[in-house]
Amino acid sequence: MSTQYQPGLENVIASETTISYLDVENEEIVLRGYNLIELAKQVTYLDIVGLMLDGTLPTSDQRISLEDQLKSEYDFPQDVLSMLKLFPEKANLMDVLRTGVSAIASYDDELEDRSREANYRKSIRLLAKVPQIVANGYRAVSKQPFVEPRKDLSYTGNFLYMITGKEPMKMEEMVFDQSLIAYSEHEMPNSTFAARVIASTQADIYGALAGAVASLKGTLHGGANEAVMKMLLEVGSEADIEPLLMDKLSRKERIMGFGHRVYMKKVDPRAVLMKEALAELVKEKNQQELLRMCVIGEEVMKREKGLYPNLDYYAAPVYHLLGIPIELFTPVFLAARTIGICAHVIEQHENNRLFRPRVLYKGPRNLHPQDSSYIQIGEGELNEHC
Ligand SMILES: CC(=O)SCCNC(=O)CCNC(=O)[C@H](O)C(C)(C)COP(=O)(O)OP(=O)(O)OC[C@H]1O[C@@H](n2cnc3c(N)ncnc32)[C@H](O)[C@@H]1OP(=O)(O)O
Ligand SMILES: O=C([O-])CC(=O)C(=O)O
Repeated sequence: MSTQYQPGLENVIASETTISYLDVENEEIVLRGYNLIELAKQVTYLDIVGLMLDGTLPTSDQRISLEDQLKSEYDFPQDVLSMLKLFPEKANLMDVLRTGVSAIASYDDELEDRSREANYRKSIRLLAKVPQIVANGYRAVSKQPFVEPRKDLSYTGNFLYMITGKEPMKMEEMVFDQSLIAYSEHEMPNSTFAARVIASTQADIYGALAGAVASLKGTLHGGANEAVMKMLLEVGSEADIEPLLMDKLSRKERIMGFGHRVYMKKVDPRAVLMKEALAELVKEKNQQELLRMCVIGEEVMKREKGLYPNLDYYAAPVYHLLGIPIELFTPVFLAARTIGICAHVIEQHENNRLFRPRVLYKGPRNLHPQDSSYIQIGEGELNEHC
């Protein structure tokens, strides 16, 4: 048995995969052989769904058929919608989403079928329903009326419409679509690893996704995009970002939206993509100061820490300008990542070996209850053993 221990499993190979790979040296995110950034500039999120599920980019007929399949699964269990209304107003929307994903599992007749074909169909159902949990979960918690999905809009257009309640402009839809591609898949982040670990027990795809939602909520992962926007709003103006960052750094605070386990001190190519999208959006919305503020922040972090922005840093202001409420930024990330996670669960089920690592034990040995006159039942709390 190897006793080599890597804290945080840094650089440990956890799986073989044909789905994606971060080629940091060449600054490329490889998605089934394609460059993710090139894809984001040339195809749509639906094409990525096809690519992830089938291994090849869909033809235009296949894309139409995929969109039809997705729309035919828009029906949503009314009881689950009613259940979403039970959450208090202060509920975190990632908790609502996690519960919604678990709840819809029971309505899937193929829940316990682990075949590739059934997993494919369940992935389509999840892709059809997760955006609805995101949008209507928000509406339930903020006591607004539910909104029905619209089949006359594109998959992406409908998702944005269900969030904002307004039919998006073409350019807004395109930017949102690009952001969904940027978030769609990223090799083996914590959430995908969590999903694969869960799937490796032969647990179902809904359970694996629910586990990924729980993982993604954390601010060291998906939750960073919400934290970034709160920081940018706290700053308010261009002149104030440098003092705020310097103050946070002097207090050894982590700055959300910077740094990355794999890219480390290199640029996240998706951040560059979203920075370009932000540049388009600020022109359209006459909000140029927001971009200037972000650029100053980027320069300060490079100068002070040698750190580069990750995707969340530029996706956050993009979502803000698209009219998405901050508390939905991480749920939207998860909705976009659903396809990546489904592809990983399918791959895990098809070629499975149970994840079961070992530990490097650092605790005591050879203790015996009879040698001690006390049993510790909680921190700082001792009870006489009689
Ligand atoms: C889409 C995504 O999920 S991308 C990730 C989103 N998360 C964030 O943006 C949160 C902010 N970033 C971070 O906390 C980190 O960069 C992580 C968690 C993403 C990666 O962290 P790790 O690979 O574990 O690196 P680790 O935490 O060991 O940091 C290494 C060093 O860089 C520093 N560092 C890393 N990120 C930051 C940051 N954002 N702000 C300030 N310092 C940072 C650490 O303090 C540490 O410094 P030290 O060696 O002097 O103590
Ligand atoms: O890869 C990671 O660790 C986190 C990340 O950027 C993502 O999930 O998109």
